[in-house]
Amino acid sequence: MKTVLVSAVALIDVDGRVLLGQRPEGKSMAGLWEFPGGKVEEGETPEAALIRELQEELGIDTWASCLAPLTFASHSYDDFHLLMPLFACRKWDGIPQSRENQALKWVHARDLSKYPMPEADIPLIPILRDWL
Ligand SMILES: Nc1nc2c([nH]c(=O)n2[C@@H]2O[C@H](COP(=O)(O)OP(=O)(O)OP(=O)(O)O)[C@@H](O)[C@H]2O)c(=O)[nH]1
Ligand SMILES: [Mg+2]
Repeated sequence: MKTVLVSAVALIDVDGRVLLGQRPEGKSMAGLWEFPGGKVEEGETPEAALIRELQEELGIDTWASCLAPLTFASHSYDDFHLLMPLFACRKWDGIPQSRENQALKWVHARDLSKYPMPEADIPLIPILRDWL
């Protein structure tokens, strides 16, 4: 099975809330809430992939020095194995806006489990909650 490297980030605001995006209709896993991010392209570092994805998906800018490694997901879906580093980030330029039709929500740590997420993300939630 193919291992797919996806880079994701917990953007954390001044109130300690985390930004989730809802996968739009028509995409795989539509309706589920996920961390911003996406597939790491050939020759790209996970940090560079995130900086690119944050610009594409949310229209914000951040820097590799502002991306702190937090944890990772390693999960087998039916058709691929997902390896997904999760970074934490508290500093960026701009205001996150939906650029790819995704609903966005700032969520308090205690409320994270109320949002249905992809299977791979489930073990990340208590880690993130304890860390926040
Ligand atoms: N960005 C992101 N992707 C996640 C998370 N959890 C998770 O299983 N994934 C999966 O990682 C894969 C890559 O994400 P992506 O953002 O590049 O996907 P995409 O929209 O291009 O995907 P698609 O073309 O497969 O629908 C998707 O299959 C997505 O469902 C998460 O928290 N954040
Ligand atoms: Mg994406």
